[in-house]
Amino acid sequence: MAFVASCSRPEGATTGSPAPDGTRTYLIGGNWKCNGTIASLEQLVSDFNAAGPIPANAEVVIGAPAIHIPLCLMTLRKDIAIAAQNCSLTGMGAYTGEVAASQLKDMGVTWVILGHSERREGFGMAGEDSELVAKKTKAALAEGLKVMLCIGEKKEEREAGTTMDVCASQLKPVAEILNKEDWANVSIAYEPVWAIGTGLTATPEMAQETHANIRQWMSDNVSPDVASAIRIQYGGSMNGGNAAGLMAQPDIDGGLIGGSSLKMDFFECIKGVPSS
Ligand SMILES: O=C(CO)COP(=O)(O)O
Repeated sequence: MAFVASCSRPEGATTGSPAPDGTRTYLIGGNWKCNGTIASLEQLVSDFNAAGPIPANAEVVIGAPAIHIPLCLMTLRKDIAIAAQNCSLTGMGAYTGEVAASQLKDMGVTWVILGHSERREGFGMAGEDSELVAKKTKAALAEGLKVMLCIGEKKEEREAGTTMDVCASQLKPVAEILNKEDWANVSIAYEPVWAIGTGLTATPEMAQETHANIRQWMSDNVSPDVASAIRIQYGGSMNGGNAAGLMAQPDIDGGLIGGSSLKMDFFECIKGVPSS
């Protein structure tokens, strides 16, 4: 039990979820992707632990590589929650190489990133389609995990003017499989693929336009209540220099940050959370 005790985050340690009055809190996710060694991540954790306070209206989550989740659970400051970057569609069983949502939950992980464009693309393997992402979302929620659900268009899709069609086609299978209550534990991460890792960020106005369209789609296709409560994070070359401008937009409720989350710049992004 000593291991579990050292990993656990007390209930309420991360501010989490929409505030009781129905206003949205900010959600700042770091996605470390497949990066880090014990040495580099111990250094990063130590730097994060020494950084300043997290604003009361923000929830911070780090998506660690699966192998480094225990290191993060044990050593990262307890006001930062831990996310996995994927989970299995299945429960435990004969599924070599998979990690089940129930195992993540058992370990003390509270979030999972699903549907990231890199996993949809597949990097040389079969990628994940929107139906699979929807089923994984349902499976993760059923085990009590919260989900950062990634959607977003490619460059050629934006240029063809189909950004919202793409986002809607990625959201539709999820909306078909989730109950209205399930959405309380989902955040949508809008990550235009052309902005990921490229240094090309959507301008605050461009991002706001798509976020507002996503919220409208949720209102029309799920419910107005869910649409107004759900957090929509922006991802794609977010950094300490542009985070505040993005999060100042009315429908941008945080970020999902790749490269900058592997540096102290992550805390500059956190400082960009508007004061409420
Ligand atoms: O993919 C991302 C987060 O999930 C964004 O990555 P970058 O911040 O490196 O562009």
